[in-house]
Amino acid sequence: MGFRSAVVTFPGSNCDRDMAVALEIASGTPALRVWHGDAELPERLDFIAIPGGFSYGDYLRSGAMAARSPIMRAIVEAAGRGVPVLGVCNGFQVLTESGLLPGALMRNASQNFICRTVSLKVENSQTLFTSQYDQGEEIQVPVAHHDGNFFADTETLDRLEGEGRVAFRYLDAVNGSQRDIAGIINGAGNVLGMMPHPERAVEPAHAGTDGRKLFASAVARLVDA
Ligand SMILES: NC(=O)CC[C@H](N)C(=O)O
Repeated sequence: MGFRSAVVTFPGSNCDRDMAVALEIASGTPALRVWHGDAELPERLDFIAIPGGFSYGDYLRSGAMAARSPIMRAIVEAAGRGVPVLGVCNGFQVLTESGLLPGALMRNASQNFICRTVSLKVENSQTLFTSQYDQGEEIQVPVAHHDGNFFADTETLDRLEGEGRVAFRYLDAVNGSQRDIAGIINGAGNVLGMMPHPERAVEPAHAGTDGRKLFASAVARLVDA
């Protein structure tokens, strides 16, 4: 049967194909493609990916309009049933805007678009998205965003830290994110949002392949289940 994953495309997505390629490399099965206007997801999905890009031109706020598209109703419902959902960059913004993850992604502290490879620390290797990494492992993954500055109130930040929900942290200052948070998971552990792009670090032609283990973790979980 294989690993049934789906990648969503919104008007303005630009990392959807890269995401589909990364999922196929990790699983050996082509990812299904889903359009923002679809009201329903394919059946029996093992994984849903919300890719990066500039959905709806980043108008209003990055991710705000995508969060209200028909497919997001189905994704919120699937997430509630425990289906793993990954949101990268604009996908992370969509996840906070849709309420699946807490906090907000504000304009970078520098006010500039940042496009470079950054060093991350794997803060929690016990999640379904990070199990193939070592705890505390340092990885190199590219970022490309203007709204990556993670904000949440102190109580929320303390809760995220206390519950092991900070999955990745920047090792150097990147965009002004509070506590250098680069990626977080939801309370149930099946939704991950992160600003860096693991799908841009999966092939030798990329700057590195440190993103591979993220997709491999999700696939391994299914095989082990
Ligand atoms: N690469 C991306 O997904 C960019 C996300 C969003 N458009 C931003 O610039 O913050």
